[in-house]
Amino acid sequence: MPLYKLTYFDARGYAEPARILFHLAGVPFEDNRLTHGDGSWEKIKDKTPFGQVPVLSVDGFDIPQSAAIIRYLANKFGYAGKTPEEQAWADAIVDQFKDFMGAFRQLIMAQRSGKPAEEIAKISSEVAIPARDSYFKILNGLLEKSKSGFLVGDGLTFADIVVVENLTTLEKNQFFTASEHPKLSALREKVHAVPAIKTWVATRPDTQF
Ligand SMILES: N[C@@H](CCC(=O)N[C@@H](CS)C(=O)NCC(=O)O)C(=O)O
Repeated sequence: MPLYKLTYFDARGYAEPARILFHLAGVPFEDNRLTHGDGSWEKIKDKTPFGQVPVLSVDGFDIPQSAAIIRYLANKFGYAGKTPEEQAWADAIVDQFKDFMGAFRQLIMAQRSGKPAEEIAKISSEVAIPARDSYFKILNGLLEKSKSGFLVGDGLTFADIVVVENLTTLEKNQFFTASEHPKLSALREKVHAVPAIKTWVATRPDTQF
């Protein structure tokens, strides 16, 4: 079995779906968590392929970009979709998530850079909330049509994992209220009921992001 090392900050963020795929498949990996502000990131940044994390190292071969990492792992472990069409849909949902995060990150960045409260409120109401609402509308539409309760086909794919983990982070930051979104909440319950995921979710570090 290859030696896997996943490097990211001490957060769920862009790395958590990969961690979940490892736990789901029962495949050991090194969960290498960097601490913000202690210089550990600055020391390795220039050695990473694109100057960002997550990076998955497979026997020393580095793979950047979270979507590429999870697609790679999902293909290896059997969670990428059962047909090329299902795989295309799983990719499409992850791409939709990335579009949403592109808009949502404007809010996170405004908060982190200490912008005035009115400016943050404006980005929230004009950018982040509309992006979240149209993203949720798409997800709800897919779940309405789903016979399995999963987003793609009749089984769990990495798209479900990406969506569900992001819900947890949105919830922790007051952007998702489970009782207002029964279909999305049911998806999260379904994914978190998978035994290997349930155990990891119950014991993983409880971070804000
Ligand atoms: N599109 C990238 C985004 C990765 C990203 O934004 N990484 C941030 C942490 S969440 C990072 O490496 N920040 C440190 C830096 O850019 O110096 C992905 O999905 O992997």
